[in-house]
Amino acid sequence: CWGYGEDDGPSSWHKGYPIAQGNRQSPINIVPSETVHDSSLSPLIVSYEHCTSIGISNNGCSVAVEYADTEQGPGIYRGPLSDAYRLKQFHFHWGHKDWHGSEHTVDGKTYTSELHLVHWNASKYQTFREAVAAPDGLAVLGVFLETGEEHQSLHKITDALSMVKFKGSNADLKDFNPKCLLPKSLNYWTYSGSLTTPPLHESVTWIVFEEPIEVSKKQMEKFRMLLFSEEEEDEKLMENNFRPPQPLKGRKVCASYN
Ligand SMILES: NS(=O)(=O)c1ccc(NC(=O)NCCO)cc1
Ligand SMILES: [Zn+2]
Repeated sequence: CWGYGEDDGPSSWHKGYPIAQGNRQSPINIVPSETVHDSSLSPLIVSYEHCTSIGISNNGCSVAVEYADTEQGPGIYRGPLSDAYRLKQFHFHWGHKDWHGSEHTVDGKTYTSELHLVHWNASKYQTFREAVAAPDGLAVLGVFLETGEEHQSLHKITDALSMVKFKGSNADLKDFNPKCLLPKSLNYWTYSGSLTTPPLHESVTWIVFEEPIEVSKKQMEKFRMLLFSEEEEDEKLMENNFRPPQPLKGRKVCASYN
């Protein structure tokens, strides 16, 4: 199947998923000076109060924290969104070293890692599976991580990583409220894009925050001990699980006011 290696990596995904060469692929390089300041863009509302995190799992391409799918679940609305979107999971992308690892770039700058909070349009669709392929089906919040001070809440995630070292492993992670992983400023860029891994559906309204959060080098090292491989397989370190920026193909990127 697909991966991030020499033979199965992003440059060969188009063979199994022709949409890889589509007109609204993600990630992209964001050029702030070329963004459109859309004054009609209202602040994004993030309401993560009722947060029933179910657990943390290694799905073989990243580490993800899953949320229960309930009516009053955590979600986001307003901003560029016309409907309410419900949080399904969040996961990360990172590199072999601190100088790279993010998927989106800003004026060509790469960050150490990128957190994706994946939401689906529960106002319009019955299930995530239905929404994942619909043009207005998903909304993903992107948060850049850069190395600096230790993040006071990320330890709840990094402390659990040793329990999900292998592909297919999962562990309990109760009541983790991801609001603590958002930057102080909710200034964002937004554009129409896609999943950044196969099946690469063009179903995502991307909302990428300008301000990165700080995590320590030690916290990043814990991500790099995860494995792409299963328990009995040859060990393959989980790192460089990011897709490089894709052609903008005439899309405009809007900037919010906050
Ligand atoms: N990296 S990303 O664009 O945020 C992303 C989010 C969800 C998926 N896929 C997903 O959640 N699939 C679950 C079953 O279809 C793939 C990539
Ligand atoms: Zn992602």
